[in-house]
Amino acid sequence: MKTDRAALGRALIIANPAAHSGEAGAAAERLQRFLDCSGACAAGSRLVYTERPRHATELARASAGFDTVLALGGDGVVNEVASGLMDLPGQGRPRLGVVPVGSGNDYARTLGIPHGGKLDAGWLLSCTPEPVDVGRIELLDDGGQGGAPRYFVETFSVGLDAAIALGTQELRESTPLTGTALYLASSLSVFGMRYRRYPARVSMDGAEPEARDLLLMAVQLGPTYGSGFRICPEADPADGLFDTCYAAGRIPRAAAVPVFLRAKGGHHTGSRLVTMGRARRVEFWFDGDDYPIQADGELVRSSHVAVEVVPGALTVLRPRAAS
Ligand SMILES: Nc1ncnc2c1ncn2[C@@H]1O[C@H](COP(=O)(O)OP(=O)(O)OP(=O)(O)O)[C@@H](O)[C@H]1O
Repeated sequence: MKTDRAALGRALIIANPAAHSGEAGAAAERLQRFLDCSGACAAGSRLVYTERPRHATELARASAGFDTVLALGGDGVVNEVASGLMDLPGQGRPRLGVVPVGSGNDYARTLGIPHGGKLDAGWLLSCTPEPVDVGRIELLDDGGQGGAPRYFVETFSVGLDAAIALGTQELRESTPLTGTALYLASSLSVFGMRYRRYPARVSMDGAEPEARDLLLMAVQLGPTYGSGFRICPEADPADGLFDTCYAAGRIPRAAAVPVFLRAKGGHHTGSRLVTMGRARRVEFWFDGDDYPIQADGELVRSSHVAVEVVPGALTVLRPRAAS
């Protein structure tokens, strides 16, 4: 179904002014002017800025009555907005529109939305609402997890790759790097100084847990993480399944690095060092409670965690050509 020009209805823009090194604030004002001038929102738009981490979740949780919530920023604010929308009843839950002005923009990639750090919202004038799956995160230990993400829309991973994603947060503050360059710089640091294995037990879809000496394991709704690494190139955000990829065992760094680099183009899947899979639920027991774990680029702390697909839980706006 193609939307008409006014089909965003009553729209709430939730913008993270801190995203993309502070450039997202000005982009949000441009977006609102664009929506008002183009008549994309039949019943007008409202712009609110996040004031702190997790604030976007609170704002989205209070968005009942809006037809569309536009998340402007990076994958972090998209995660927070999606989480807030998931707290609303399914009936009448506003649709999610992603306006990428971040560093990684992996969810925009998955949805086929133009991205690259600069605002490009023309696609909102002719977009299609489509149901997509959401990943629910269940923290099964009692570690006081107040601020951890409870949902993800693109990626959940543990091990070296999560250390890389989380390492970008520090590098953003200390360097001008963005996008792929940012993730490669973080990769160099992790492969150079923090190369190690993360012993765990993993159960897929309720099967007997298997001991795995993980280097990394990714559980994906969409194909990419880390600003375009195609870790699960076949992942479809609307098929009701996670795609998974893991590498485990004594793999020398010299063998792991080329495989990791091949993942940029999704060419690692034939390597004997990686195992691809699909599941609706994955449960992890970790040997430590300090493993690097990320959900859409945000830190999760847990030693026992399960992720489960919630099929078709959100309606997202996609550019017409991408669907
Ligand atoms: N007003 C704010 N001030 C500081 N940090 C904020 C604010 N609002 C949100 N945040 C936090 O900023 C972090 C990064 O946000 P976001 O992901 O939107 O941008 P990005 O890091 O530039 O992009 P990407 O995740 O795609 O690399 C998130 O952890 C979010 O909680």
